[in-house]
Amino acid sequence: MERKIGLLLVNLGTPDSTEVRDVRRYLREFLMDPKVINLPVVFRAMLVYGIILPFRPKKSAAAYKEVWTPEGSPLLVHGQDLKTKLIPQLGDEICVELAMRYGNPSLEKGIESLLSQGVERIVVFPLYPQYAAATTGSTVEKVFDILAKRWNVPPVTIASDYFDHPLFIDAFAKVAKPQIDEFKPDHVLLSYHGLPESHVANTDEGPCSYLKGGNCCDMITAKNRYCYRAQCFATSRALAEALGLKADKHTVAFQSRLGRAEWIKPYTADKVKELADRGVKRLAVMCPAFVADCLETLEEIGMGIREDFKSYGGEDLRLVTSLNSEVVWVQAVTEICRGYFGPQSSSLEPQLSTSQVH
Ligand SMILES: C=CC1=C(C)c2cc3[nH]c(cc4nc(cc5[nH]c(cc1n2)c(C)c5CCC(=O)O)C(CCC(=O)O)=C4C)c(C)c3C=C
Ligand SMILES: [Fe+2]
Ligand SMILES: [Fe+2]
Repeated sequence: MERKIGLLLVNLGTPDSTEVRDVRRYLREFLMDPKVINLPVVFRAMLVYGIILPFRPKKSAAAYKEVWTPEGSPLLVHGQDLKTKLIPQLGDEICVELAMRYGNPSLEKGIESLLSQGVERIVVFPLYPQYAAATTGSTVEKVFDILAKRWNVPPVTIASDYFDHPLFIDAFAKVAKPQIDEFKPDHVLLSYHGLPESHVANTDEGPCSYLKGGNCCDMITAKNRYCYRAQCFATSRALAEALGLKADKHTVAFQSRLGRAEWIKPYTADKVKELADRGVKRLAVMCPAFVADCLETLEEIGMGIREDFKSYGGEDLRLVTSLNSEVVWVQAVTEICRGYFGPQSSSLEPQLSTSQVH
């Protein structure tokens, strides 16, 4: 009997088009998730429906138009390319699907497609290297919700947070190095998607001590296992080592703030100004929370922050493009996932007698 495993690649999601109504629908689903805006439902609804949705979709739709490709949203296109390139690498026994936590292609369809191909278990590969409740946590919750409703619930494995996995670090460094060498920056900024401080205050293990001036995020321990900020610093240390970036030649910061609440610091916008004021003329920006270029890298950093840096006296800012569907990343995903597949049919078959196979 052929024993197939399903590999489900999951990214955050993106609108179906740059039409304001499609952007609104996407933002509504995304921002009404209690793992994204962690307020009681009434307050969340007041914030989302009363303050964000009347204005944000128009602004975001204009930003999406700046980066949209003839094939669609960059986040989706890179995900589809990654899936296409993984299929021959993984072979016939692994069925691969791409799904989005919010919007399309939906998680429901991705899971349905894998099960209809006869997979006996599913490995979920979240396309977010660092753990956050708003990303990996929410994805896992939704996958379990969908599967739990079925009569036959297949085994599921989560290939969770690979923030310091040597294959992820090596792939990012290999993609970034030629771009950095060519640009010859004075300084490299590692800019991660931000998170409201309330999220790092809210982990089961207790609040991140950085909020009270502590050193939680300086190393990974059992106690801060799920601290997103600590994982971002760990990724940065590993990348700095792999790229040979000296301590005074790189900086870590957090971008993509939304609303008036405090988000984890330092903020990318502040650091870019500080670096320009310090005399940095050529700034390379890597975004290692994103394995695919998207609105937040191409528009926010490559356009908005680039213009800001120049207006502060900087000469040029280069967005270091992400892993997308680069060969080294396809190989890294293949190898990381193989660790979760376990023995496959070829090695399992001989252990089963005919009567056991049904
Ligand atoms: C409270 C709001 C948000 C939290 C928390 C948040 C966490 C978070 N997001 C990503 C990755 C991506 N976010 C993207 C877009 C995006 N993010 C937010 C808000 C929060 N994100 C919004 C409102 C948007 C939409 C665009 C906009 O209006 O600014 C994307 C890009 C999607 C695309 O289509 O290109 C990604 C990817 C991470 C990793 C993260 C937590 C660590
Ligand atoms: Fe986001
Ligand atoms: Fe922390």
